[in-house]
Amino acid sequence: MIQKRSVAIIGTGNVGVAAAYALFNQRIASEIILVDLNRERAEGEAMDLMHGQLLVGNVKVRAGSYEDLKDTQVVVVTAGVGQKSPDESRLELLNRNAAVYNDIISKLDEYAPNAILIIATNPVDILTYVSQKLSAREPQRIIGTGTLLDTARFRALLGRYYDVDPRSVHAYILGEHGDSEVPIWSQANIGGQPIQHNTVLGKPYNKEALDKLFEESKNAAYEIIKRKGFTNSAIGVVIARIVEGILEDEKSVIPVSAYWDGAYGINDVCMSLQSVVGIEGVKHRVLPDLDQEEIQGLRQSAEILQSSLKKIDI
Ligand SMILES: NC(=O)C1=CN([C@@H]2O[C@H](COP(=O)(O)OP(=O)(O)OC[C@H]3O[C@@H](n4cnc5c(N)ncnc54)[C@H](O)[C@@H]3O)[C@@H](O)[C@H]2O)C=CC1
Ligand SMILES: CC(=O)C(=O)O
Repeated sequence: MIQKRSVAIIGTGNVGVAAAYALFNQRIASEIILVDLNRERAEGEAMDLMHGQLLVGNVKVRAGSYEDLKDTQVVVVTAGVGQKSPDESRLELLNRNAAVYNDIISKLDEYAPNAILIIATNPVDILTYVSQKLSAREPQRIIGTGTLLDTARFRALLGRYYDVDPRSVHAYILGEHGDSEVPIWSQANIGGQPIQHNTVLGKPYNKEALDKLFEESKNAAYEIIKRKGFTNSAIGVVIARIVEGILEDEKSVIPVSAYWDGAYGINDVCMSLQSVVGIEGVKHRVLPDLDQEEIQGLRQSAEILQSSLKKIDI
């Protein structure tokens, strides 16, 4: 018998719905349960998606409550507030969203104790850490979406610059999903050819142009929020990709936020590093030879996140 692939989404606002749509459209889940404080909204979104079933296939979407989550393998948490303007940073959302998480994580421990949690609410690294502290499940089973979104933006821009498929660009952004994130230039390559100090696909190395691309990807959320008020489409596919890696037990290497236990001398924080993602969550992390500036950047990300963490009671 084919096993049911059940995914729940807590918070069916802009991000939750984009994630549901990506999961539905790509048929990554066979059942999607939408949970929101605003039950009517969750019901409306479920109805709307179900009307696409004829064209997508047999994926069941329904509104539900925590009591419905006992067979759910993955729970995605997108509940909480987002940045209301380009002047607000992700870290400024912390107090409001930490309070929301207190309630949600205890309910998930009660009703879905075996599910893997994917945290997307901002500030995502801090809420991943908070969730790991609040929950009884093993920390490796609580994963933040982290810098997969930033990495996707970075590769899209690099792909456009070099006029090559972004999937052939191998470049990561690590550390905080936020203003201190770190581009890993020392490892960045296209089809195996390092970007740093090389002419690649006819383009000579141009540090200034590449630094600008990184700044553009780092500031992408602010630019999108300035125009449409929120971001949701790309994070929707990012969430679907992580869910797929888990449900298929792919063991794909994905930059997600997970617990740091000594890598590059960094301890007791959650932020992104290339991680092996499968049915047990994040079991292993990859530790490439980074240069000193990159390691310093990661340490700075960790300090920023840790000092924000000190401001809340968990
Ligand atoms: N990790 C990432 O890369 C990204 C994260 N985000 C973050 O995702 C979060 C959600 O953003 P949006 O969807 O735009 O916000 P939204 O305001 O559209 O939706 C939030 C939803 O959460 C629900 N909610 C609030 N408290 C709840 C609770 N206790 N239980 C169940 N549902 C609850 C609300 O009713 C609402 O429907 C924000 O923190 C935003 O910053 C947004 C984009 C990318
Ligand atoms: C809002 C957010 O975190 C992003 O789009 O990167």
